[in-house]
Amino acid sequence: MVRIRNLHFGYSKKRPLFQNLSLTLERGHIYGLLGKNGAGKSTLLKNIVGLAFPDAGTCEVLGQPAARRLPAVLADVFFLPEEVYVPAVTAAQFVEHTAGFYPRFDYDALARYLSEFEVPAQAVLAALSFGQQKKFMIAFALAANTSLLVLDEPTNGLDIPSKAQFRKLVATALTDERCVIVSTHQVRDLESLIDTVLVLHGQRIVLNADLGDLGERLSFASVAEADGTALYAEETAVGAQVIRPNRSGVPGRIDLELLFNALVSEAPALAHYLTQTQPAHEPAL
Ligand SMILES: Nc1ncnc2c1ncn2[C@@H]1O[C@H](COP(=O)(O)OP(=O)(O)OP(=O)(O)O)[C@@H](O)[C@H]1O
Repeated sequence: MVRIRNLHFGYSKKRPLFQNLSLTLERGHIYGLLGKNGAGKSTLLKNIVGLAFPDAGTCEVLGQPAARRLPAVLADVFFLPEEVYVPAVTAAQFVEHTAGFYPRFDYDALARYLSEFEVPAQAVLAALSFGQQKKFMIAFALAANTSLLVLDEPTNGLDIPSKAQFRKLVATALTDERCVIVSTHQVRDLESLIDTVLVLHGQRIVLNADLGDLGERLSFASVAEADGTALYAEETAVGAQVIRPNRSGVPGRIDLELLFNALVSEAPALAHYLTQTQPAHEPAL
């Protein structure tokens, strides 16, 4: 679906954002793209949808270079940017003018999503609140039914119930044929939604891992005091949160926030452990 090899990209030559970045994304998965502010999440997504062009290396979507923006590829890719723009037309008019670009657009699904999000279908879009505009565009993006759906910080601007609805709708819209990428710097928003976590840090993807695999390899716990078994520890007011090798044989739940903090602080013990135990398709830490 998405195949990036040795991507180099920078807005200026002096400050490269990506160096030798490689990444493969497949159908049937919901990927969570995590990175600190300014790590380049939006820029990576723009390379994937052909709105930014590699300085070197390749970025292919559906077997074609993304930068060529072939109509057949664009009809099968939907990109929802962080800042949504909606014109001063009603939802029905917007759908009438835009849905035709997406051959598999699902009108019934759109009606269901709008009803779930409680977006008034007759209102002029530009007159809706920012959160309502965002919900309309998320519903439209899901209904477009494209093979690749790229959502940049979709939960920004959503209230707490809407974030839960968002997770439910994305989960129900996933099929074996679709690939969904969701970026965020609010790690908790993606818990119980994504099946694969991507971490962008230091100009490359430092983790591309199935959450189930990670749950088999790592365990997360709150303890009174971290000991030598911890691959990473974070002190709290009442003790410490630790990541340890999972020796129980029972897959545990992943604390995405703690894992993310560990990866971006480049915890050497965790990096070493994951490098030793991770499947061959994942990038080295
Ligand atoms: N059009 C542009 N021209 C020049 N620099 C840019 C442009 N867009 C982004 N940048 C810079 O590239 C870097 C990465 O920006 P990007 O928006 O991709 O990061 P991000 O990980 O999505 O951040 P955030 O979590 O804050 O949204 C930042 O330093 C930003 O200032």
